[in-house]
Amino acid sequence: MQMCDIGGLRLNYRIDGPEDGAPVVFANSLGTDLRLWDDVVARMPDGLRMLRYDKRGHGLSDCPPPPYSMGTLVTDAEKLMDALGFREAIFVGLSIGGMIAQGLAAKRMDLVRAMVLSNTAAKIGTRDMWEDRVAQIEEGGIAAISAGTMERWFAKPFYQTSGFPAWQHMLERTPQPGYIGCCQAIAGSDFMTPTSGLRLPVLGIAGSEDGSTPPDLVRETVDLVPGSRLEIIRGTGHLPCVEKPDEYAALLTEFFRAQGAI
Ligand SMILES: O=C(O)CC1=CCC(=O)O1
Repeated sequence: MQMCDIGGLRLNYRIDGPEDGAPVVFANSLGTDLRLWDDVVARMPDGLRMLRYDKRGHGLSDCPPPPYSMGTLVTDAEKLMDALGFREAIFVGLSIGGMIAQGLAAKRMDLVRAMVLSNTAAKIGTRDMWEDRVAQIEEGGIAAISAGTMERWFAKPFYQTSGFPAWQHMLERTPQPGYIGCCQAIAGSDFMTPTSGLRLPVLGIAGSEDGSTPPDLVRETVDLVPGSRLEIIRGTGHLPCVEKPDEYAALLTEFFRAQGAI
């Protein structure tokens, strides 16, 4: 783990792989930290320089008071990549991380040469839905949304695994201001128009049982970019990189190979 000061805000990040490896960036979802990618990074082939980070208000990164805007989250990723010398990367974004990917690709084509849009969409939920979620948290803390979130994150069989409690704990220990700030950023975001204008290789990944961004929603966004492709990982929810890391890493590896990154 290392900290990068991007101008008054410290972001926690980690880089795996050789300095001369092909650059890859992973951006995780609401209520998770960079450990979301542990099992996938461990399965990726040699020759990749893989950066992952905790977005503001999450993990070990600083947690300024909310609200946050999506533009700010995109700028954080941009500043981090500039500071660490990541250019022309393949950007893998899951959920809100996939929204950051879309915003960054539209803003800085020099930073993003291909994208994996995993369990995400140009627009996730409605403003009312996010306002309701924030109100629930303000009243009862993140614990108040924990059970419902687990139902969206995971397919039923995962509940029986020894790994399950740690993921629920990761959600519940997310700083409340950071979680709320990111809800507000998602509530105000719609990438339909900017994403339709993107021309770069895109792989979409969806989970068949995803209760937050079901496959048809992911498909609608992925289809905005000509030549893109969607893969559905059966028997997984919103976090297929956790539930089926072998399948997830195999999809990334195949896509990275097609881009000449490995
Ligand atoms: O909590 C959820 O519903 C899942 C989710 C939506 C956006 C995100 O990043 O995670």
